[in-house]
Amino acid sequence: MAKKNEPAGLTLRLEATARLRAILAGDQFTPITADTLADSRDRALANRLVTTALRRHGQINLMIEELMERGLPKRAGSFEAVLRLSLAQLVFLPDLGAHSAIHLAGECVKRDRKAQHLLGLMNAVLRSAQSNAARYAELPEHLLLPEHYLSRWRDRYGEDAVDASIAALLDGAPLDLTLRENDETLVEMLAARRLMADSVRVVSRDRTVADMPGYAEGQWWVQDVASAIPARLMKLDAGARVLDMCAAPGGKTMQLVKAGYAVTALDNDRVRAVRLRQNLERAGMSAEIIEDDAATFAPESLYDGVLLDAPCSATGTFRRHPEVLWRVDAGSIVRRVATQRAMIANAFRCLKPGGVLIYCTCSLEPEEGESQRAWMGDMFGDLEALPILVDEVPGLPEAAMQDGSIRTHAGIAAGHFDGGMDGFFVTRLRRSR
Ligand SMILES: C[S@@+](CC[C@H](N)C(=O)[O-])C[C@H]1O[C@@H](n2cnc3c(N)ncnc32)[C@H](O)[C@@H]1O
Repeated sequence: MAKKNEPAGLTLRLEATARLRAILAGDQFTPITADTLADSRDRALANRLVTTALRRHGQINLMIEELMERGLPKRAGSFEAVLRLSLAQLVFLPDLGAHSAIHLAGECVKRDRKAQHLLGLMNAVLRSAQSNAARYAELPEHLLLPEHYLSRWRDRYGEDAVDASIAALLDGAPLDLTLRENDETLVEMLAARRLMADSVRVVSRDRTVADMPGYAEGQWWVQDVASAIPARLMKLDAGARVLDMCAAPGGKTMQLVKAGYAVTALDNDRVRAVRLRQNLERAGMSAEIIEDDAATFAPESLYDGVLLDAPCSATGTFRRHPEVLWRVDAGSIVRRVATQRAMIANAFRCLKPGGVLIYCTCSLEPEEGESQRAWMGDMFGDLEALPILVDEVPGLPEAAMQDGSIRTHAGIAAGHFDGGMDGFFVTRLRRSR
């Protein structure tokens, strides 16, 4: 609710500012929910502002460079977040009105003790942006991807894939669900259509996820169609013991339980492990949950299968989390690769001879996918490839690679499923002795 005498639209802008500021400081994007902004129209607008600022981050960077010769002021509280939201509105959301962008930016800045001395600067920068808005609206789209991703994705996946990635970034991700049971009536009630196996895509939505039919009863969970591929490839007998090594929030754990395995779900993040437990409870499913480090966990007895959905740069999720594009530097990829290798080595230690390992990452970076597969081949003499067959990923023949792994990216996603899918790498191996 707006406070008395407060300008209309200020509350939602202050919330949007707080959210964007936290993301710029390192938080993951999550939409503003009804707990924060009860009014659904305010909430939709606040989320529209934040997502536009995140998707257009690269173009807004160029505007800031041009408009502020001396760069962004240091230790200036919410100044940068207010500026980015206001530029997003002025240039890319003209239906919301330029006047409100400039006026409410000033009101936000006035309420922040660390930024209020910069009110004049904010006004001047936004007025200048307003007079350049038509030109800024036509800035080249390649600015939407950082230069290093642009060139490496172009080299790796081709020009069409880069174009498709940019389009996917601007469009955002549709809502995909994995069904607990095959229930045609539920699919109709959800206004969803089938994609692959038990993955469906919600075609039109007029309410929040928690208010959709079947959510409270745990009849489905949110999971991108690409993210749902790895767990399906385990293909063990019902009752097999399976370790889900980096399990939270549990999308793949629930798939493994659904497949009839006795599942141990491991994660080292307490808060995320709580979410995993809640998600399992909602679905009426049970698994053993262990909080431990995937690189060192030593089980009492070995597993028939291990699924390792390793922590990664998450660049494959850029449609939902545009911030990942601007966060990962080369150094952090090197660190992640080392962490992933420690986890892979332990995954092999946790497997029985004859056991199956599925390794996957929601990354578009070959260092975290294809190169890790090659490294496994060099490092471990006791593994054999279990190639993923084209039939195991129906409708996605281009995703199947020569070495039996699967690679999805925006380039091949564009022609499928009308709305694309996350970027993923998946490989499957067996411990031979
Ligand atoms: C890509 S997410 C997993 C998503 C999950 N598999 C799903 O489908 O819902 C990676 C997970 O790895 C966990 N993680 C990161 N480092 C870890 C470690 N050293 N040991 C165990 N889990 C770890 C994170 O907490 C995070 O939940």
